[in-house]
Amino acid sequence: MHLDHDTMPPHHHTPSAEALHPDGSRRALRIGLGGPVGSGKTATVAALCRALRDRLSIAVVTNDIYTREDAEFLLREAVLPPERITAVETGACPHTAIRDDISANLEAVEELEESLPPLDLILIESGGDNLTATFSKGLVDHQVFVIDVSSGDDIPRKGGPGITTADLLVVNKTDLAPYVGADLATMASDADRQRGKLPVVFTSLTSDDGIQPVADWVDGCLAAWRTEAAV
Ligand SMILES: Nc1nc2c(ncn2[C@@H]2O[C@H](COP(=O)(O)OP(=O)(O)OP(=O)(O)O)[C@@H](O)[C@H]2O)c(=O)[nH]1
Repeated sequence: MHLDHDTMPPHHHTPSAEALHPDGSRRALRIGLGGPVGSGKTATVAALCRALRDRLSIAVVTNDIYTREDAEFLLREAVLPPERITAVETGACPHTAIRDDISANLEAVEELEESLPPLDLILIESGGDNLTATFSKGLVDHQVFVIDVSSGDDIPRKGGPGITTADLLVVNKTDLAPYVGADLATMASDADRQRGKLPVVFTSLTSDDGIQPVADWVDGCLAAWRTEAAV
């Protein structure tokens, strides 16, 4: 797919000089987003790019089973210029490409780092999978797990590695809660019980600033990353 650069909105990338990896290199912070099919991973990536792209240099890697649909959505929505979006086709097992054989994703990340230096942030979106999909620590620095209220308000209670161990749990589509009878307070207390001190945010991406809690969390991760790099 090709989009004419002239039709893209202007993006003012001012990669910050202090965007250093703790080892002193200029590697970007890598954040993985996983979660069940249709929970809102691509919508979260799109909204994050819109919220952060004017002050951070961002690239995205998408993982789809047999298609490039998520990347094509992001291109169509023009959330970033085309050269900042790479699609990996994972074949039948999306979790394998982010957890076990991460070579295709690592290659995509490294190519983006080489062609667009220096990047501040790379978002890696997993293909939709079940509640056990987690990212390899060799691929990402932090992981976000996105679930949504319409899949049942008992999902946090049921747990699974994504729910219990992700660095951030996003409970998306809160606007649908009244229509599907989801009890957000129960979801919040179940999630807290499963996750201890790990953070949980509730989002509705139908509102303009719905992504803010996730954007704030990403900002916090970047600030910590830079502090670590500066030590
Ligand atoms: N009502 C509502 N719809 C949402 C919200 N977030 C996403 N959606 C819709 O939910 C559908 C699925 O969203 P996606 O972002 O494609 O979900 P995904 O997790 O990337 O899906 P896969 O890549 O297929 O696993 C789309 O029609 C979105 O527009 C939300 O906060 N509220």
